[in-house]
Amino acid sequence: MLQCKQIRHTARVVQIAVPPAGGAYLESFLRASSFSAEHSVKKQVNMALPIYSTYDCIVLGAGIQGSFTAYHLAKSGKKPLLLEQFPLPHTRGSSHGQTRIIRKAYPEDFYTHMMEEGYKLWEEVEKASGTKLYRNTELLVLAPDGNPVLESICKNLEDFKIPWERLTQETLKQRYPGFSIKPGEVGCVDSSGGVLCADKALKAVQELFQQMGGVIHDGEKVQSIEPGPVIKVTTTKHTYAAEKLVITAGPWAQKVLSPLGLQLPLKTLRINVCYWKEKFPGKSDILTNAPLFLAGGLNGVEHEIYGLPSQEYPGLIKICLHNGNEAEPEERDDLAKEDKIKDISILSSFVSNYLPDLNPEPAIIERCMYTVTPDHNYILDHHPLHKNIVIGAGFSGHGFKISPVVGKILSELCTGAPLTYNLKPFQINRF
Ligand SMILES: Cc1cc2nc3c(=O)[nH]c(=O)nc-3n(C[C@H](O)[C@H](O)[C@H](O)COP(=O)(O)OP(=O)(O)OC[C@H]3O[C@@H](n4cnc5c(N)ncnc54)[C@H](O)[C@@H]3O)c2cc1C
Ligand SMILES: O=C(O)[C@@H]1CCCCN1
Repeated sequence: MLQCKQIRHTARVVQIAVPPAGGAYLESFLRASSFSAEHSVKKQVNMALPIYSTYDCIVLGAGIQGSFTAYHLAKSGKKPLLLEQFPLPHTRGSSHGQTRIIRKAYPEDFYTHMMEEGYKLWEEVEKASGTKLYRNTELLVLAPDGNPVLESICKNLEDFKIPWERLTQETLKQRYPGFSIKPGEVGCVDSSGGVLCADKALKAVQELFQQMGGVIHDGEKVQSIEPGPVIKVTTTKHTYAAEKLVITAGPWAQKVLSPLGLQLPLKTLRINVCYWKEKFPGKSDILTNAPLFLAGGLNGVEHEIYGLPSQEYPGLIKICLHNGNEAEPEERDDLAKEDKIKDISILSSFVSNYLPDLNPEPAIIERCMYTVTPDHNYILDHHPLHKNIVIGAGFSGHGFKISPVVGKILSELCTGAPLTYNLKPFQINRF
């Protein structure tokens, strides 16, 4: 028979459920927690084992999605526990690095709609943390004239009354002379586009969450989840209990979900993040005039390519393929693995062709992981069998900018609060 005890420790209530048998586990827990009630508790429970610390809700994974979920849960008065397998900060998942694109230019109207609140929430985090996280640079979307994706983006910007501009080939050439635009290629400029300071953002959200009373345990890998009205989560260090669990495990999502009987059509891709240097340093103005851009369907370029103005490495511009080769996160840096998509040579030929003032060999290559769904839309839903488990997954290489809204949605799904958004595009039953 389990007994249930409550010990008041500063402002937090910790519940421990204990079987009558004795053990050393309780003793070390009591020592580590330095409870003032230590002695009497020891006597009452007679050195019992094991102990489950109980939280309102547990969030598994402290990337940007889990961190924003925990932030919104804390804002709504809950006391969540955020669990992370690696010591923070870390570079093994999808949320590390200094920069991410933020934009309202999307071909799907639901993302443009979410970004209206997204910008407000980023501003809220900037103000509360006193950290500048957003740099407004404008975003150039480059495509062949009449490209359906480009046309949907222009329509959304117009419908949502977001200041934007259509650029002809001539205007493009005047405004961005370092960009070798080809005949028939046009552009659209999203005035809201810019760069988010990703690492700083993650740190700021995690700090704000803790200031609101939230708890982060890093360096603790979740090893098993026992579903039920009270979910038991066992990590490499401890066992926790909560009525609700949110799983935001990034590229590890499928590994965490399989033992819970759920197979999702997720692919994990390793992405080469490439930085490019001026061919003759100081001889061109490419470092100052290359825009933040997204390019799709260009002459002889099969893939979408994007670029960010110089920021993290002075003198270097980040230009990457919006695609990569399948790999587990643990084999991300296995250089012996052969790549089917020759991403670096595709990028080299794009750079030679479109940005001739840059050296067509990357100066620095870093790695990051995408977790993609077949339609590239996110998964934001309850577990189909265990309704008190909520899943945020498959952010498909475009989840950072919307993470403040994703966190709000996941926290609404977790607490049962009225939903702010129509979640049909994100439901699991679409697969
Ligand atoms: C190169 C690159 C460029 C990108 N560019 C953009 C961009 O310009 N704009 C944009 O909006 N988005 C962009 N994205 C996408 C965006 O960064 C991701 O969508 C987002 O970071 C996903 O966050 P996440 O929290 O889901 O995943 P992650 O950051 O991977 O977080 C998941 C966390 O769960 C933890 N975890 C997993 N399993 C366990 C376990 N068993 N126990 C405990 N912890 C566990 C992991 O360690 C990890 O910290 C880009 C991504 C990459 C890789
Ligand atoms: O989310 C974004 O805006 C970008 C688009 C290009 C690929 C990387 N992510």
